[in-house]
Amino acid sequence: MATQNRPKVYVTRRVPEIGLQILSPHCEISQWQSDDPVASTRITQKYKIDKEVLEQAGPSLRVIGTMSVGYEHIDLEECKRRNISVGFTPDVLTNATAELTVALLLATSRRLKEGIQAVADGSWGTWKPSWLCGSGLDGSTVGIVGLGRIGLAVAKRLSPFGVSKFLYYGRTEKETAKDIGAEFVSFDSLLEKSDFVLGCCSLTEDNKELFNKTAFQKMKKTAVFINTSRGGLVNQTDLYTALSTGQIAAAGLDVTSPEPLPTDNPLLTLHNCVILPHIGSATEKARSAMSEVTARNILSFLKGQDMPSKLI
Ligand SMILES: O=C(O)[C@H](O)CO
Repeated sequence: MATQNRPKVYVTRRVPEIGLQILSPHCEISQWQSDDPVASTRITQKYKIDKEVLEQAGPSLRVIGTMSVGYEHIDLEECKRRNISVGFTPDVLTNATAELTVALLLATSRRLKEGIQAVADGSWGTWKPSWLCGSGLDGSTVGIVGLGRIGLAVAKRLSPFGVSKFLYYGRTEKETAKDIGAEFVSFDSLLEKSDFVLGCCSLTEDNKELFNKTAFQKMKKTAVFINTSRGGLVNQTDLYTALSTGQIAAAGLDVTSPEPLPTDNPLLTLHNCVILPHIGSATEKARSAMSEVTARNILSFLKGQDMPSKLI
């Protein structure tokens, strides 16, 4: 295709090379050469594709490919209104995110943060029978809020640890729950019965701060809460109270609100709260696959074909 007729693709970050290799024979690519979002002088400083950004992009913008499974940063209604298609990257990050969820659960329940700290600060003394005892998964009940792709992948990974029961809650019962023998229960019942409560659902208008004071009060005092979905699911002030007053035993978060979490956030002072910087999908394999799917979404659209993973 002659250079002047080639569609223009603007890549808003540095991304794994594969995506660029797929697009470059067909498109004219320009790229923001940074790992950080595009600066305000160009398109936007916010990690958001909202009305203002779409307005600045103008009517020639036909397709957006987000290199993520989450899409709360995109104003889909505004995209629909402007007849802009949007592709995303489900599936390819499921395994990586499930793995990180398991890592966070083990780190939290087996009190690794305190253990690492004790080794570093010299408070590791003689062997003590009750020191740093956590709760293991063997014989436990695991409650999953949102048994979608990631929730199911987490359960499959946890099963060999000897979990005795999986409970789940969500909008609908899932056929796939049979794969892990999971029982569909009410939210309250899940909170009351689970030793581990995992937030694996996507964030919607209806489930904002679902994990709040009322929810934490219903959990067991020994419960461990994990969230690898979105920070907006949790009322962090209530979580701080629950963790600091012994309402629940521990929490592990890969997502917070806001992100990055300010370094003076009280949650960071707690020994029983492990916080990671939203690295659920951060494996080389997952990020390359996400780059590839994003490029294939865009290219398929440009060729008039169905996108492999289309949102709208
Ligand atoms: O939505 C996603 O893809 C992950 O949470 C990374 O942002």
